[in-house]
Amino acid sequence: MLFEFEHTLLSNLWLITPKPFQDERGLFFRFFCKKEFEKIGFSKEFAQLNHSINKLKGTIRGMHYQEPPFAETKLVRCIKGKILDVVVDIRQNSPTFLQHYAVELSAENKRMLLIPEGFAHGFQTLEDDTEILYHHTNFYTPSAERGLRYNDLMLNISWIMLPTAISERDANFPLLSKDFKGIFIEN
Ligand SMILES: Cc1cn([C@H]2C[C@H](O)[C@@H](COP(=O)(O)OP(=O)(O)O[C@H]3O[C@@H](C)C(=O)[C@@H](O)[C@H]3O)O2)c(=O)[nH]c1=O
Repeated sequence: MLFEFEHTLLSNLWLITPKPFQDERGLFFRFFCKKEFEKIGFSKEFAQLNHSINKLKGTIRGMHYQEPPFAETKLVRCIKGKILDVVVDIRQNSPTFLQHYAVELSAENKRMLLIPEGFAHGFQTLEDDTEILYHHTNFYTPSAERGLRYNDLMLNISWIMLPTAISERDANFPLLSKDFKGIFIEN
């Protein structure tokens, strides 16, 4: 096995650790492999690969998602520094609706999160100069972009520290209302 696939408590959310090959030059490992990922039922194509650079420890970005038909799966990996990566299940009728999952991803532990459609995603950097790569299965579509407030009490996310940097938009996403039903994702 070139990857270790761990299914989390939220359905279709996978924590993935590549198995590195090591020699005197250093390491080699795969970020993605279509054949290997098909073993866990992932067979979509990626449409975009994005790179995020964050100067300050404590930076928060999130919690973002795109509405159908632009919902997307994301494969997230930290390539420099360390983050607390957080996702919230907003799939309509999901048994784990509004539950979240948080995990430390770092350049050192090489872990990745495969986040299915129907999740909001965000992270907090735990070191200065932290960089993240994302694969996305859909194109960035600003008209379909939505967000949850990172500190919404209904989400109850334990961030490591108060944000040291956050965008105006992320700090002001509306709080969830009681009749938020999530988004409908076809299986
Ligand atoms: C996400 C994105 C942004 N942009 C532009 C829009 C804007 O001018 C600038 C910065 O965008 P944002 O402020 O949305 O960047 P950012 O807050 O880093 O957005 C990212 O946050 C994390 C948590 C995610 O999960 C990602 O999918 C993405 O939503 O880059 C693109 O051109 N393509 C893209 O795919």
